[in-house]
Amino acid sequence: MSNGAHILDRLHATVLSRKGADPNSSYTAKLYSKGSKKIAQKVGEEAVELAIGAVLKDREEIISESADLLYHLCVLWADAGVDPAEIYARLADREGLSGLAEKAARSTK
Ligand SMILES: N=c1c2ncn([C@@H]3O[C@H](COP(=O)(O)OP(=O)(O)OP(=O)(O)O)[C@@H](O)[C@H]3O)c2ncn1[C@@H]1O[C@H](COP(=O)(O)O)[C@@H](O)[C@H]1O
Repeated sequence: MSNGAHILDRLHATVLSRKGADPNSSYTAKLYSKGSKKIAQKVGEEAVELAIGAVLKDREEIISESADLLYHLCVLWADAGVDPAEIYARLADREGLSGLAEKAARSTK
């Protein structure tokens, strides 16, 4: 059920809460127990599966693999001690940059 927070923030909070949990009762805890390299490998695998879905123009696969990738990204961020807010802030900075680029392009016309 939605609590008003963005789905990625809720997912990040859930995967953070799995730190130290029993690997037999939580897939996320099992991933943490396998270590950072395994988590990075899963992100890579899911990205490749998404890319294949895109090449095949398989819409359902794109949606499903995107969800898998975002979940594994949340686990990678949690494992690395990165908060999604830091990613949002970087994207927001780039919005500003792209605005500047547009203005610069307009001023040279
Ligand atoms: N969103 C997800 C999610 N997306 C994908 N997956 C799991 O990711 C795995 C990906 O499948 P793969 O076939 O690639 O992996 P695998 O072969 O099982 O694993 P490996 O042997 O490669 O490690 C599946 O087991 C999926 O169940 C997820 N597992 C958990 N979540 C979320 O995380 C929350 C906490 O989950 P638990 O940690 O299991 O309590 C859940 O409530 C969900 O909201």
